[in-house]
Amino acid sequence: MRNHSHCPHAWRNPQHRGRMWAASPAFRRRLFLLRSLSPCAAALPNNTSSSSSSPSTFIRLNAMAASDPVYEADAEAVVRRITPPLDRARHKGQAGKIAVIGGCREYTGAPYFAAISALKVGADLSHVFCTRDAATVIKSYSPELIVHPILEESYSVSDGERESVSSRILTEVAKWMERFDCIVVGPGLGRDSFLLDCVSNIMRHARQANIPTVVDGDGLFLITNNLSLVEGNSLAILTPNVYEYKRLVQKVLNCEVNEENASEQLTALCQKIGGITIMQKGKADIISDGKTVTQVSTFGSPRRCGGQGDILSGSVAVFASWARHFLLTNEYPTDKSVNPMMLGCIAGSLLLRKAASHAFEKNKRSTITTDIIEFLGKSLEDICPAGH
Ligand SMILES: NC(=O)C1=CN([C@@H]2O[C@H](COP(=O)(O)OP(=O)(O)OC[C@H]3O[C@@H](n4cnc5c(N)ncnc54)[C@H](O)[C@@H]3O)[C@@H](O)[C@H]2O)[C@@H](O)CC1
Ligand SMILES: Nc1ncnc2c1ncn2[C@@H]1O[C@H](COP(=O)(O)OP(=O)(O)OP(=O)(O)O)[C@@H](O)[C@H]1O
Ligand SMILES: [Mg+2]
Repeated sequence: MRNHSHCPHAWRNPQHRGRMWAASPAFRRRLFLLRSLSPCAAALPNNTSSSSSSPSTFIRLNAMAASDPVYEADAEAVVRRITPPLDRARHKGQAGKIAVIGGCREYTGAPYFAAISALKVGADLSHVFCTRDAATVIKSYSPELIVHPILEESYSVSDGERESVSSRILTEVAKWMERFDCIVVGPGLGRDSFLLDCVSNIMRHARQANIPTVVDGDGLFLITNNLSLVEGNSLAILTPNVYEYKRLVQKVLNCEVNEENASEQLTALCQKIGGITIMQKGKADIISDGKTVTQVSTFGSPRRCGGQGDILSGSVAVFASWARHFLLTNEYPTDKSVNPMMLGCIAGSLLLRKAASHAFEKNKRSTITTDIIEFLGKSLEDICPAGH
């Protein structure tokens, strides 16, 4: 019998659905969980996964971390499952509308990398909300991005103007907010105190509107000093690098990073903040929502050029919104045990790593972030062909 999991969009194809989804809804949910996230899967015999698309089991124990076991997610299965088909009946916007809040005098690359990656992964529209200084520069990198030059730094606003400027900025972003499927807060945002106050208001607004929010770069600096911005928000994803993670652990857990018990500490961090998903970036990307821990350790590239985290945040934003949509429209509406934010992290991590690997193969030591972005399309195509 043909193995339907090789068909990238089998879950959308009614012909395949009958056979693929022959079991009860409860069983299907469980199978989906086992395949993509749950540690318990390691204990199951291989034939439990009737339509396995990976060579052995979907989840395998990371032998390197046996004292604190972290289970590898079957990230390819997750990507295949949540990526929507390129249906001819769809209209612009249905594959996702993403906004990046970032870009200031110093940094224009980071918001560009995040926003263009969102488009290259498959979102239909990608916006950037940045300072006036950054806007023209970002627009000049690409005509594809919709750039809003609305943020202000302290140097451009007098003390007397602050309140009115702050409320104008919020009104401007709020006009757009409901249209976004996910926002990314932080790439190249800078650390100006007035600007961060305005962005705090934007984050509160996004939360009220139930918009998933990826927090990265200087957004992590902001929330580390103001945890209430994300506390209890199940639609928040934090993507700290090694230094950002260290600051978060020191602030929240009041201790140092413990590499021996990485997954335990990450779980504790998620639980302490409450409700959120964290992807701790590094040699392996470890992902937790305080209930489950998994990792993606597919080898990417030995080059550590700046900007790879920005690609990741833009990609995670797209996959998280696809995962959310997938769960809402495919018989999982009340199943709280599958966390779309975690699925988004798993998929984004794998895709970045695959693209980095292709870029390194081609460019070796000269590999830069732009080279990696060029391989996002091929990397997704290899896992999940677009068809015709
Ligand atoms: N082309 C661009 O415009 C880029 C801009 N970026 C932005 O730059 C801003 C700052 O991000 P960074 O990742 O540089 O963050 P940090 O400003 O925290 O770190 C800067 C660098 O300082 C060093 N460092 C920081 N904390 C340290 C510690 N405790 N011990 C030892 N060394 C430490 C590390 O080398 C680190 O990469 C963010 O907004 C980010 O999005 C980056 O995304 C990279 C690319
Ligand atoms: N030591 C490593 N080995 C393999 N991959 C790594 C390693 N460190 C990071 N990565 C990969 O690079 C991605 C970006 O992580 P990194 O720590 O460089 O983020 P960052 O510092 O926020 O990047 P940026 O420069 O964009 O701000 C991670 O998702 C991970 O997949
Ligand atoms: Mg970063």
